[in-house]
Amino acid sequence: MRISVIGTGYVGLVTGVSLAEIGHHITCIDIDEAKVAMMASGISPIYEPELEHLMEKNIQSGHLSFTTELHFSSADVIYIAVGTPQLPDGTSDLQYIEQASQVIARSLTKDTIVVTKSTVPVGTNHWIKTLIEEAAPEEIKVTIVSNPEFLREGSAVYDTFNGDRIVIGTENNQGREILDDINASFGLPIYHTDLKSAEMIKYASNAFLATKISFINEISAICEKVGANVEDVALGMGKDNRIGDKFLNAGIGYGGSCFPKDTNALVQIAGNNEHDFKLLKSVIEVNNSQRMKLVERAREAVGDLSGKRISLLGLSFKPNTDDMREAASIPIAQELVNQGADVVGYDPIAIPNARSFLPEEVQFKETIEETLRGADVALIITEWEVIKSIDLITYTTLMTSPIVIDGRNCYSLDEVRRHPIHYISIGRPEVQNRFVGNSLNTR
Ligand SMILES: NC(=O)C1=CN([C@@H]2O[C@H](COP(=O)(O)OP(=O)(O)OC[C@H]3O[C@@H](n4cnc5c(N)ncnc54)[C@H](O)[C@@H]3O)[C@@H](O)[C@H]2O)C=CC1
Ligand SMILES: O=C(O)[C@H]1O[C@H](OP(=O)(O)OP(=O)(O)OC[C@H]2O[C@@H](n3ccc(=O)[nH]c3=O)[C@H](O)[C@@H]2O)[C@H](O)[C@@H](O)[C@@H]1O
Repeated sequence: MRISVIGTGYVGLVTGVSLAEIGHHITCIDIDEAKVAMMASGISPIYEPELEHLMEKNIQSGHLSFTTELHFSSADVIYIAVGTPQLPDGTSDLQYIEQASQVIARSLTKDTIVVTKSTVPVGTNHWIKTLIEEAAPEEIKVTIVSNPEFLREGSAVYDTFNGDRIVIGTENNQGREILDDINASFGLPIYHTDLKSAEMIKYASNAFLATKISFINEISAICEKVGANVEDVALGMGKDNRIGDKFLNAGIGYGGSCFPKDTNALVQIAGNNEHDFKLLKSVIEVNNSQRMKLVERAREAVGDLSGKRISLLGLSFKPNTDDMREAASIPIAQELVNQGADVVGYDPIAIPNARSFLPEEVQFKETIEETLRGADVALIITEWEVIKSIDLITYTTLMTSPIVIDGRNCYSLDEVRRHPIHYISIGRPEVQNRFVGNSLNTR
């Protein structure tokens, strides 16, 4: 099938490349000329495992091309994958959706299927259809399909080929049959529903996952007070199939381009429909305060942070991505700078993006060793494999005082107890070891 994909961010590019890989002919369209030129030469503008390899392969086989030209006359199906960022009041900014709908309308020459991949408030697909049909030539009919995306950054290609379900919300059988055909080669379970339910499934799924994270973070706070270990608690809870063991990692809260934005949007959607979504408001509130925990712990450990050298290990909102949107490192670095600390940041991939997100006072280092040398406190922000595998001896040899505050519970407490280190993690007992004579003294 000939498919055009409008918007080549994390979702549009991965969708385009994956659809090309299963045999469709894909034209990816973006208004960002520099990005399009880069992609046309086989270079991915985002860091995403497997993506560049599949891009090159499908460009060479003639299944994948990139353009800034907003013409769709040869497309059987058009996917919309533009951004829907949040406005200051928490609602979704639909200006890119509106622009994409207008350009589609202007260039349609035949009946077409328009598929919305972007996350959009309930009712938006009906609005898109109306926008296009009102501006397109009168005889042209548009079939609209809601096909929300569930991929995770950092494993986007894997998720596309191994997802738990594909959700297809339609208004008629034609849309349903064509989308079934397009997706058949993925071999994944397909769940059919109506347009509004599909839109709601996306928000409800992200809100539920965010709720799991804030729930376990609340449990972790109680564990710290009563002396329990949140990891053991999560494992024990997860043994119950009704609860499941996924998304129960306590830490510094959720970040990224979607959970914060989509939880806020769902609170707004509920409010617009006279429903006060109290539970989700609390989930958001818990998450906002969770991010500051590492700074509070650093203050408790060393007192005034002014003039203290603090290392940030990991800057992206999660491992295996260079995405800095809503990363916990941003408010943490800002607060540390406000308190007068010297902040040094390291990330294996995200430093180029981090430069425009973090305060200008932050210094960036290319290696873990340079980041830790002379530091008073190290904060583990992102659990990159290269950070999880730092030998604990490295902290004790390079830092002025080996105080490690681990926002991602990267180390086992048994291992930590074997080193002269002050180790503070989330929802687990603190370990404060030091050498007395030749033996290790644990508190
Ligand atoms: N990032 C993620 O992991 C996921 C995102 N989503 C949703 O997918 C949508 C897209 O998200 P991302 O890919 O992260 O966005 P993004 O911000 O990375 O990319 C959006 C792209 O659309 C382009 N664009 C904007 N207006 C355009 C227009 N009129 N014509 C052509 N191109 C245009 C921009 O230049 C940009 O390249 C959002 O609604 C998001 O909530 C859903 C699931 C996962
Ligand atoms: O709508 C979206 O954009 C996407 O949002 C999330 O994907 P993503 O944001 O890429 O990453 P996740 O792996 O879900 O992590 C989100 C945040 O939650 C945090 N997290 C995750 C899991 C956990 O147990 N604890 C926890 O703190 C991560 O560190 C990260 O900051 C969802 O997992 C995807 O299904 C969805 O498509």
